[in-house]
Amino acid sequence: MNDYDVIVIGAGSTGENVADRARAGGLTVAIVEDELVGGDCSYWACMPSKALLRSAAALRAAQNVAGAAEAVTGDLDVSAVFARRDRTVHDWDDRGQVDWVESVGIDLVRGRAELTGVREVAVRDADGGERILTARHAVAVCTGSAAFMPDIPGLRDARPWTSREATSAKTAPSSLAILGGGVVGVEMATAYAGFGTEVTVVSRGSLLSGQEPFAGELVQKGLESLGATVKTGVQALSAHREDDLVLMELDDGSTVTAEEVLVATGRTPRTHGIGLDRVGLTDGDWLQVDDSLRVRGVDWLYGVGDVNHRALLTHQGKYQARAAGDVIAARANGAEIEDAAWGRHVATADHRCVPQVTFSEPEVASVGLTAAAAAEAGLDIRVVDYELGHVAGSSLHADGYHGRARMVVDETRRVIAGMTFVGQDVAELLQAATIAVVGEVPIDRLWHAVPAYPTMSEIWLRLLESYR
Ligand SMILES: Cc1cc2nc3c(=O)[nH]c(=O)nc-3n(C[C@H](O)[C@H](O)[C@H](O)COP(=O)(O)OP(=O)(O)OC[C@H]3O[C@@H](n4cnc5c(N)ncnc54)[C@H](O)[C@@H]3O)c2cc1C
Ligand SMILES: NC(=O)c1ccc[n+]([C@@H]2O[C@H](COP(=O)([O-])OP(=O)(O)OC[C@H]3O[C@@H](n4cnc5c(N)ncnc54)[C@H](O)[C@@H]3O)[C@@H](O)[C@H]2O)c1
Repeated sequence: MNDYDVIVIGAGSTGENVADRARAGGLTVAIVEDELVGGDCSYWACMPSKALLRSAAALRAAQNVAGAAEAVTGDLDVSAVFARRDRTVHDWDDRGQVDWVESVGIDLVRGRAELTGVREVAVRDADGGERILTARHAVAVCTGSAAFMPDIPGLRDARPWTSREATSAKTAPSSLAILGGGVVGVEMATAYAGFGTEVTVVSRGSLLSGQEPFAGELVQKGLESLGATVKTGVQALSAHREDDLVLMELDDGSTVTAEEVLVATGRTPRTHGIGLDRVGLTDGDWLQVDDSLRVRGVDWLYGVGDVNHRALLTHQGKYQARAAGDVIAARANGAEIEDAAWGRHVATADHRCVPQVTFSEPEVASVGLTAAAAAEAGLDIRVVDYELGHVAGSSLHADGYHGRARMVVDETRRVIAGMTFVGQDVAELLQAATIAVVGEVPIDRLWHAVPAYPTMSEIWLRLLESYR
């Protein structure tokens, strides 16, 4: 069969969910994948990176509690961590995800897809065979993003790691230079410093520059406490490999020398050579979409997940995918379209309600707008900060707990516009904040959401008391 209602290009976490929703809406669906079903998140991003981070975080957590600390006196078993990572990614075998695709009645087509015309896709397989697929209703491009490589003289020839090599390495190098102080940079610095690798982070700005400034400051201290060197406000001028070492020359006159260099300087869309130019778009661009994830100017084409550059996160891509799959089915079936803000067919939360956890040392969990972003958006805000370590639950959670929380209140509407927590194990505090931000829960009603004693969630009470 070559004629479907919907063709999904890319079977990452996003593409799988678009296909699932369109299929649940009664449509026939083909999904095309030229690597592993499950995509980056399962095999080269979220899952392996968190597997590399988790064991050392668990060990540090035990070391932070007297009584437990005395019981854990050994070092991290680094080879066991890599083995656990291998199990987490199923040894890069996608059989389980293929089984799921087949079980829900989606046709998997292996090969590289390219748009060849209106609702037409050519798929070339590894043996050079070609198959032409047509879609009656829609094509969804879910091809994700790849590591961006800055144009620094000598860098490419120095055979740098990208996040792929960092998450799939079989052993830890003795030294690692990391270019970029964003999320990938600080997470991989945390992981490899935990393995005993001599880590140097080179960041042209402060760490985690899109977050509240105190997040980057606390993470810098955390990385230094793990033995990493952090250089901020520094640019790389050139790089080259000499024997088994990479040398990176910096604009402060210094040179960083390491066994490997990881380039963690953001992402570029995987849209080269997928035929965008044949449908009136520009090859290699991020896809510009409306809130129903439909590509602007092409009414049968959708761009979902990283490829649309709205929020490069798995959970946000899957959220978009649920809206996109449902709206594709609704449009095909002539059903009512719910595309007003917060309707089921639009990804409204992408704009000002995106949650994210950075699994660094310490963790950073945030949702919504930072104080700076809210002020820039013209909101009348009030900022409330509180030391997380002063909450009874935190002091029990770990000895000497130190962290910080910030609540950004939209004073006009008296709702929370943004929330940031930085500290050990703050990840699970985030969903309550996301509900408050998305639900636009009035501050006065939040007062009645009483956190249990003695949990870290009492940070909510402290922030609200400070606000009052
Ligand atoms: C190191 C790292 C850690 C991360 N950790 C987290 C995290 O903890 N939490 C989080 O929310 N996000 C995390 N992210 C971001 C997350 O990985 C991405 O947002 C997510 O994977 C994007 O999903 P996607 O489906 O849009 O793209 P992808 O997962 O990249 O899927 C795209 C798929 O399309 C396929 N494809 C591409 N072109 C074609 C073609 N022409 N034909 C056929 N198939 C094609 C690819 O092979 C791929 O399988 C991390 C990213 C990195 C780099
Ligand atoms: N836990 C998570 O949720 C998680 C983990 C990893 C990655 N991600 C996602 O993956 C995406 C990619 O992460 P990332 O860290 O690569 O990107 P990023 O945008 O978070 O950080 C990139 C950093 O590189 C710097 N940079 C860019 N060009 C540079 C240059 N020429 N020289 C020096 N520095 C340069 C930027 O200033 C920035 O600090 C992010 O959007 C992130 O949301 C999420």
